[in-house]
Amino acid sequence: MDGTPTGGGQRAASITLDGIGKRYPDGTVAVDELSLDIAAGELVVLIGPSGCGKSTVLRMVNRLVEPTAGRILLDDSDVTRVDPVRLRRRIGYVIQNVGLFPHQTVAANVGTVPGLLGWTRERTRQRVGELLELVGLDPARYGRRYPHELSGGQRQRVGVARALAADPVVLLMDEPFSAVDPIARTRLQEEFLRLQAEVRKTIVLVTHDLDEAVRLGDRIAVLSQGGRLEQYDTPAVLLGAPATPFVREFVGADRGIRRLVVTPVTRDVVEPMPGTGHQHLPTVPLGGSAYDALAVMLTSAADRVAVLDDDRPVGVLTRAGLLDLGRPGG
Ligand SMILES: Nc1ncnc2c1ncn2[C@@H]1O[C@H](COP(=O)(O)OP(=O)(O)OP(=O)(O)O)[C@@H](O)[C@H]1O
Repeated sequence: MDGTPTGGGQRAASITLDGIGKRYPDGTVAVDELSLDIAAGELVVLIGPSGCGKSTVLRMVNRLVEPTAGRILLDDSDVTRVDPVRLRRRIGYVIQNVGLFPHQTVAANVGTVPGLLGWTRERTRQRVGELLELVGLDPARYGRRYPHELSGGQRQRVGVARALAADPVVLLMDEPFSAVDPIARTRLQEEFLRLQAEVRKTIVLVTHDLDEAVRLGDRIAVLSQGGRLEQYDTPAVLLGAPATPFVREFVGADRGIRRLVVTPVTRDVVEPMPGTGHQHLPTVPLGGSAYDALAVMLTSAADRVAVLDDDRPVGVLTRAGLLDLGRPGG
């Protein structure tokens, strides 16, 4: 959202976790010592078994939980030296079930932080309209509704709009899509990726869902108990080359299939077009995912598909070629 008149166009900030730890007063060590660099504009997913410290890490960034060790930097500034209330206005926070104010309209919910920041009514109104449109909700239709008059997926979108309202430099998301059904979830994830391409925030997202992590993450951090970092890599590397036995087990035996989701069909993997007989082959686009190509092969019971660049055939992808793409370490 660069330079929008109402948003202010703040750029995204990098996040540095430098040996952070959290020991709760009862002695529980939720996070022992974690270091992680997140580039400005990057979407990083934290994943790991229940209780490994994911939410604690997230909540240390906006100081809902105070770290007991280490430093957290947004760009170069140490978050522990900033007033927590002001800090939280620069950081969007989206949680499961959203936490919208039930007695306020959608527009009032989205305008909460701009209101706190003292924006004029007109600037807030304009901003709320832009944000609702950005998340795919018609402001005229939905702005005056109350949260209980929305579907779960719509509420989640309002939560995202609210988190983006003051143009934060960082967005923290704790299981943001887990309360909606799988079909709505997939659609929300796709929309969210389009939104992120537009706003390019630095996002840290916690999930239990490996497919969600693979679909959304630029990089994925796999944590084990005590916030121990097992691996921090792109989805393709994580699935193709798990760094530890823990990660191997965590990503599961079907990681080959999952890997196809993040493997594009490129010119390297297609074979030359046969002279004849390809006219009736099912087609897939160059650059599309290998997973989609597999789906096309399965639904059309074909052992090969033609690969098209725009409308021009560039070669064929065979079933054997596709299986090679999904092979771990391949
Ligand atoms: N306020 C607290 N006091 C004491 N221990 C806590 C507190 N909050 C969390 N913990 C403990 O810290 C550990 C990490 O919790 P956290 O919520 O960060 O894990 P998580 O990975 O997000 O879990 P889940 O996936 O189940 O949400 C757990 O053992 C939890 O019981």
